[in-house]
Amino acid sequence: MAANPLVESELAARPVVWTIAGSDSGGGAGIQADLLTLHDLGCHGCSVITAITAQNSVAVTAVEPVSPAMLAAQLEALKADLYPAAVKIGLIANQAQLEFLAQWLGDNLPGVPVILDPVMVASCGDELQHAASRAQGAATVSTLDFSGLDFSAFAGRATLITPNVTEVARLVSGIAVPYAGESIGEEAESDCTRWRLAVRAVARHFGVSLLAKGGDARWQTQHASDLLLLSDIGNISTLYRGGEFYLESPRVDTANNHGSGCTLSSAIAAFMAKGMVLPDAVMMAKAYVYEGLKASFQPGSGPGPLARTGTPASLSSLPKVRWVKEPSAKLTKSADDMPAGPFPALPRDLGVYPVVSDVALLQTLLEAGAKTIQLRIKTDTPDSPDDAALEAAIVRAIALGKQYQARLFINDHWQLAIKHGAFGVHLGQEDADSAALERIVAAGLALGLSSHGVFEARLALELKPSYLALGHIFPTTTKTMPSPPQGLSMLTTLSRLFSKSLPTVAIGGIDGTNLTDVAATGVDNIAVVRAVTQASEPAAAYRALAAAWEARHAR
Ligand SMILES: Cc1ncc(COP(=O)(O)OP(=O)(O)O)c(N)n1
Ligand SMILES: Cc1nc(C(=O)O)sc1CCOP(=O)(O)O
Ligand SMILES: [Mg+2]
Repeated sequence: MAANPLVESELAARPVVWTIAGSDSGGGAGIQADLLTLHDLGCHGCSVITAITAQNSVAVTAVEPVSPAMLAAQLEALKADLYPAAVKIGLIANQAQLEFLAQWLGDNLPGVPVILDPVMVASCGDELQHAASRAQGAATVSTLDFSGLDFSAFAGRATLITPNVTEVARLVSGIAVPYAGESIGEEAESDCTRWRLAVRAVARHFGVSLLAKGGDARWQTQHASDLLLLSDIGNISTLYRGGEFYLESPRVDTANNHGSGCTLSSAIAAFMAKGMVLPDAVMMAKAYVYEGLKASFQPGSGPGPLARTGTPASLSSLPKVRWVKEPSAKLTKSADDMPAGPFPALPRDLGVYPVVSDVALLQTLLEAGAKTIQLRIKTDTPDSPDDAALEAAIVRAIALGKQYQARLFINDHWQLAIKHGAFGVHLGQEDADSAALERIVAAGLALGLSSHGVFEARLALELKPSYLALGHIFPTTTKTMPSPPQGLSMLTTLSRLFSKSLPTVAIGGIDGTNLTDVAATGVDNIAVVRAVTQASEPAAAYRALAAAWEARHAR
């Protein structure tokens, strides 16, 4: 397929991301790992160095914090010319640096996402602390005490905090968290339940989202399972705000994991700078680390670094998402026991898919040749039909669908769709959460599910739907959306990840002017509302869209 200039220019844009971290002379972690990651993921990385470490792959031999003046000078220089789309914070050398950074970022970069990796223990061991204590007495390192840092100044200021198991234990030490009459503190490292309670306490204390990395946990053997606690963030469905999720990847059996924590947090910052919402950025960053670990290498005699393998494009790299709906400490609800499909499989090519609220228009479009079509009658507006009129419309639409041998999907009203034998049902994730999916499966109806980004798409996949809608691609006036438009570059990423598993349908702002660009992303199908409903001649508009979509592979 010919290169698409619009997609290419979106991909070519390199947002600025700052890494505020320590220098690792061995090149595996810290600033060096961050800059490699940022470049690999299409960002322009800028660095604010907090400390210089002398290290190789087996040991850290010296650590020297930069002066307060030098730290401030780096920040001011960047602010004047290279304002960031996101910031990652790694190693902070002392409490004075920490307080200054929290204040400076709050004052100078309001609204910029800040990913805080509260580095106290490096992923290859606690060499940083050993180096600090070995060097006690030397003026340059005598004040270093990473384990004693109090990160409270970042409460309410960071966007996401990413502690590992040991860091959770240290962060919670200062917060009184009772567990069976004892304080959890360092006990947070002992088992999954204590860890999870500690993670919740830390998230509450900081009042921000938290990704607790479980890869080092002694109770995890088969998987690397992280716990994501989303605070009440905007930009995502209200269904998931304040939610708790396990993100589970297969364990990669390698000792070459030096810098995996740095890589994860800088990748999250990179994906957010590229416009992803927080849970999507976390999913993609975890996939990135998984792929990097699989291709890791060993340039020295100690643990080597991760490879940089670009934006993940394989579904098998994405973590599985388990939504923890049970508020108790025990995980009782998992993706494995969700009532779900498989729902009937559909051909990859569904044709241009009109979504309409009027049965007469539905008939017009069926006559014009639509082979997949949706009746979407909302019942929350002042001009909504009463129950009898709604049911009559659904009955008539189903009869027309059968008459024209089309795949007719009923939006929202799954009970009526079952009652009258529709071909399928289309549900949003909020609807799917409350619908009796097992009844839809038992009735043999197809299911289309909405998604808005990687996180929602991966959750939707667990229900094994017949197709996956990817929305909204461009701004739309048809409905109010909680999340931002995804754009063509994100649609390319989503299509690469999901189109091999089930038919994908792009929706939102699609019409004749952007159809070619949408086709170039590789998505399987398009759904349209206004492009037909607001056309002066809907049948002609449908035929023109269908012809252009048919011709897409010929370009
Ligand atoms: C093909 C297709 N994709 C997405 C939607 C949106 O469905 P939903 O999230 O249930 O929102 P409403 O349409 O009910 O507002 C759709 N209807 N069709
Ligand atoms: C109904 C709907 N669902 C969306 C989603 O993203 O889930 S976007 C959308 C409206 C699409 O309308 P138009 O083609 O007029 O922009
Ligand atoms: Mg709906």
